[in-house]
Amino acid sequence: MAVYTDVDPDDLAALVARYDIGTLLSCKGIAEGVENSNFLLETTGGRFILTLYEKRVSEGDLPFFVDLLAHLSEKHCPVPAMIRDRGGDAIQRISGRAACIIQFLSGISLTHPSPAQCASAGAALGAMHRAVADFGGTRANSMGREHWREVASATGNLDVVIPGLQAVVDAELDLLDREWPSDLPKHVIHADLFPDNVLMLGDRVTGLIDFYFAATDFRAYDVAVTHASWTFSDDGRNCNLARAGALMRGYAEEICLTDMEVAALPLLARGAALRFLLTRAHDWVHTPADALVTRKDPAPFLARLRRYQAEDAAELFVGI
Ligand SMILES: Nc1ncnc2c1ncn2[C@@H]1O[C@H](COP(=O)(O)OP(=O)(O)OP(=O)(O)O)[C@@H](O)[C@H]1O
Ligand SMILES: N[C@@H](CCO)C(=O)O
Repeated sequence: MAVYTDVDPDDLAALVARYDIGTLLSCKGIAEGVENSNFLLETTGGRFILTLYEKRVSEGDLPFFVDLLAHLSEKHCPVPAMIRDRGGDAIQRISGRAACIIQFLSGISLTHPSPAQCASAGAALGAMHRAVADFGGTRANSMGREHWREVASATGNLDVVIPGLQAVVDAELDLLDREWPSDLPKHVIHADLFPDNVLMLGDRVTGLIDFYFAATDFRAYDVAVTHASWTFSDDGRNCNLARAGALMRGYAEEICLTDMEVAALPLLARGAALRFLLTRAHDWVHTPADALVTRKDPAPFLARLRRYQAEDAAELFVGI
């Protein structure tokens, strides 16, 4: 359960009183997620999400996220609004953390999406990419390739997490330094569009959430992150070609990737697998013992990395 920081009931009631969202009825910690502390608020005005920003979100970036969500909402992407208080402020402080009250969206996050649901997720990602085309904000990718060595070093000896992991990561970091592309189309991307960050009802996407890694980077890297998180078996060993093909087809309904982007997808997916392998390994070692959080297993992302390293990896990105 991702609650790193508790909220005092009186402070919370005072925070809610700044808004036109009714009076507080209840507040419950939310089980999912690993990055931030999230609570479901019920007020006489309805349901809301309260997010307290933790380790990987800097307060200075919050105005960028507020603007990005407002832009995407104007373009009819199904993203939650960060609600403003009566004074017009969306960014607050509580329990020593920056915090926002966010619109609650209906829908369910899937654990085992069908091909049709993968196609919808791919199309929603593509529609989001079209919608950001005229967004003026930029943000350097704090979890982008240039930062993966820091995450690896901050973890300590990776062999403690998985025997033999240090050598695999060192070799992969060297290869990605040499071969990472420099001139693919770039704009603001989500960068973490896992199934738990997409809300769905049936095959319909009702919400894209958790934009706190959104940053300016290759749009094809966003496709690679989404591919890595939507199309594999739980242990990361097998890519489901029906899901993968549907995801790529859904995306292609909105965006036609260039030949250079398509050719780069296996390498970008190696990067995506490494990014989540590293952050999960880091958190495996460094999550505070008293935090109410279920750590995520790094091993399935090592398995994905191995699959993307295979010579036939390009076949995993063919739309059907
Ligand atoms: N706007 C929303 N509407 C409905 N539910 C939401 C909303 N925002 C968050 N949630 C719920 O809270 C959970 C955790 O939110 P979120 O994914 O933002 O947390 P996180 O700690 O940043 O997670 P992650 O580990 O994916 O980075 C989601 O899986 C979802 O169940
Ligand atoms: N979506 C990520 C957490 C955000 O870094 C994961 O599942 O590892």
